[in-house]
Amino acid sequence: MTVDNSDFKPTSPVPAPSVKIAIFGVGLIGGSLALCWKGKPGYRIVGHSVNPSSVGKYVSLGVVDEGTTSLEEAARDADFIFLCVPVGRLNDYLDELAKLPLKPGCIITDVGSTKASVVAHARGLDLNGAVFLGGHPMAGSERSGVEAATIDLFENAYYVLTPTDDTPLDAVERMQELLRWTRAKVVLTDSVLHDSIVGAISHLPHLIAVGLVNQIARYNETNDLYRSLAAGGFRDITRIASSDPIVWRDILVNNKDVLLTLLDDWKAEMDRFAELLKQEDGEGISEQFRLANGFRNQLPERRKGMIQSLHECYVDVPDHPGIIGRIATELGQARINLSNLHIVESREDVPGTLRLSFKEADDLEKAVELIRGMKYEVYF
Ligand SMILES: NC(=O)c1ccc[n+]([C@@H]2O[C@H](COP(=O)([O-])OP(=O)(O)OC[C@H]3O[C@@H](n4cnc5c(N)ncnc54)[C@H](O)[C@@H]3O)[C@@H](O)[C@H]2O)c1
Ligand SMILES: O=C(O)C(=O)C[C@]1(C(=O)O)C=C[C@@H](O)C=C1
Repeated sequence: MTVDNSDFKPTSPVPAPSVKIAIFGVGLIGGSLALCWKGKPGYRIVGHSVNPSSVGKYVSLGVVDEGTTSLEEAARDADFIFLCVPVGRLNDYLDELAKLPLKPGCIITDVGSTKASVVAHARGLDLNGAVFLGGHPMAGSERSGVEAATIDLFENAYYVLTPTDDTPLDAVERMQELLRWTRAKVVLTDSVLHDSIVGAISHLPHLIAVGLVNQIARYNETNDLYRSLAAGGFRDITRIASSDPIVWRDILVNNKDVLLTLLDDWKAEMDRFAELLKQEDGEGISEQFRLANGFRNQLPERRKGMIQSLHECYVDVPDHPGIIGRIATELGQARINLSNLHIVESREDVPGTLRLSFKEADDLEKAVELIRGMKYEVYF
């Protein structure tokens, strides 16, 4: 389920809502998010770091409006709190925030590359009227630190949100509204499902890249030609081996169970190749390439206007927590491809309406049947 913000153009002049956004850890991701709101009318961005010199850098680079080393000062009266520190620190930050008098309705979110543990931890905390909503932008780089931050990092990328049954619809809606400035496509999914999918398409590739580089580096100890001759192929598949060691240590350890299974599958995949080679099975090897070409060449490109939603329906949903997540999960489990989701209306006294868009008529038909089976009103 996605909300496509690629065509978002803020209307001008924007009324000054005076929204305070606190960002803990203004590195690649925190800094790139900060740049999306920095200087927009009505937004005040406060960057936090435990390190005074980092705070000075955030401000002098113009990435945030203000900086502080005080967690309390950063969080005070914040409308949104973004935790952009390594995954291994997220729960500690939540514990600290739970001790503070936060603004009622404040949304605390994170950008961690794993979601299940932080979502479960937040669920067990009393956040004093604040709401936690897990998040993960599916964009990044092998670079790190605030110097690597860019305003267009998230443009046309997917931005995952992981609401639970307890998450108020209003919080999801407010977050989606704020994320429009990133021009990312918001997609809602379950945190455990997130970790198993992102483990496969992001964490496993990082492990493979690092393993491959280290294997070749060992060969290179006896002959420096390995390094000299490394061309496009080696560089393309290993760019991400230059990623930050601490950020990735935390991600991989956190998603250990998923990765151990994926590594078993990877080893089996390589064993199948070894067998094809032993048998000199050229046709079998070509077939593997044909299969891979088919999937690889169909990966969606990250450019404007790629997602065209042609088939749409509307679903009336009462405004209570968890409904979007439930519908998303059901559609996902039924393998129905949703290309866009938009919340048309959602107030306490008015039932919410979701607009769901699909690229395929067949997906629309299946979705209507499924959602009607869930006892929601669906119309066109
Ligand atoms: N790098 C990516 O491609 C990418 C993409 C999406 C999400 N993420 C997630 O974003 C988060 C931040 O990653 P990043 O790539 O921006 O890293 P980064 O190194 O660029 O930024 C990390 C920030 O956290 C701070 N920090 C580092 N260690 C800390 C500690 N022990 N305690 C408190 N603060 C600490 C740093 O000072 C920095 O401001 C991570 O949770 C990561 O999983 C990364
Ligand atoms: O482009 C890269 O360098 C990335 O590693 C980005 C990437 C990815 O694996 O695709 C890395 C970690 C994330 O949490 C999300 C995106």
